[in-house]
Amino acid sequence: MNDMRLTERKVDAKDMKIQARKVQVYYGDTHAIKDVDVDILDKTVTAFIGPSGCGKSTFLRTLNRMNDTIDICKVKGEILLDGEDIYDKRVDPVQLRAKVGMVFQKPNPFPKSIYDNVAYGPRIHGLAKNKADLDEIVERALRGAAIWNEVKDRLQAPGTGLSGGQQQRLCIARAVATSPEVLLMDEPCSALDPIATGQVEELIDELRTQFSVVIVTHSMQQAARVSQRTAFFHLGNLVEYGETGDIFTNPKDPRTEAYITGRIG
Ligand SMILES: Nc1ncnc2c1ncn2[C@@H]1O[C@H](COP(=O)(O)OP(=O)(O)OP(=O)(O)O)[C@@H](O)[C@H]1O
Repeated sequence: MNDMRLTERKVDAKDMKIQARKVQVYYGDTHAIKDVDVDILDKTVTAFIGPSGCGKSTFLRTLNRMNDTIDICKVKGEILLDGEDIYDKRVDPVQLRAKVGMVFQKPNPFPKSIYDNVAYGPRIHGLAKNKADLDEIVERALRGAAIWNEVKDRLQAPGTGLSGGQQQRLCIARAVATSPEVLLMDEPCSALDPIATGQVEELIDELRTQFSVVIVTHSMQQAARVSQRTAFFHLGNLVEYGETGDIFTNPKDPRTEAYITGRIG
């Protein structure tokens, strides 16, 4: 399983894409994620909500082994992507992150041209046969991230020269360019104004027709607008997980109810 891209892709809607079992995360002595089990569906937007410090970002980062980059962080339990354990020693984290892409809170384009920002992943993963092929991948990714029309005449201009909302869509294009199967988004709109936020939210809805999207958000309105499934975390525990409509209108756990009604958090 060295090259995870060789794995046949499953695309049936409502397929289980990621299964997490008894996941624990520690930062030194801090037990940040406690025994979390969750099934993430394909072609679905799943929102992680909960008060600050409850472990949303930590758990999100376990899904593409981004926590590997933090020395004191230890992950236990099992996370299966299409049934394969992503923490298996034979899995190459770089290949994994092409399959399970990530977009961060603050847009972080590379100090390169718009074109090179998007071409970077396909180049390092050898996804293009030649220049024409790479041009096509770049265009498709920029179109997929709903930013092509704004940048098509200045592909060689620096990505850092775009507006915040454009930079975030460029970062989404960069993630989409390697044809991910899951896209992780850690508060992707928190640095954006309401118009740019609306554009990214619309985009999320389009992206889920192709793959699974998992989004951490502080905004319950955003979770309600963009997601079909919601997971509520509290003090490192996954308290409640289900259809977004049910979580917001008929929460079963008093902690979920307290959070959504603004009494905690
Ligand atoms: N790199 C780190 N080193 C040590 N402890 C960390 C690290 N990152 C997170 N933590 C701790 O892990 C716990 C969960 O943090 P995390 O950032 O995952 O929560 P969160 O729900 O995403 O919070 P927020 O909504 O404020 O971003 C917190 O107690 C936090 O202090």
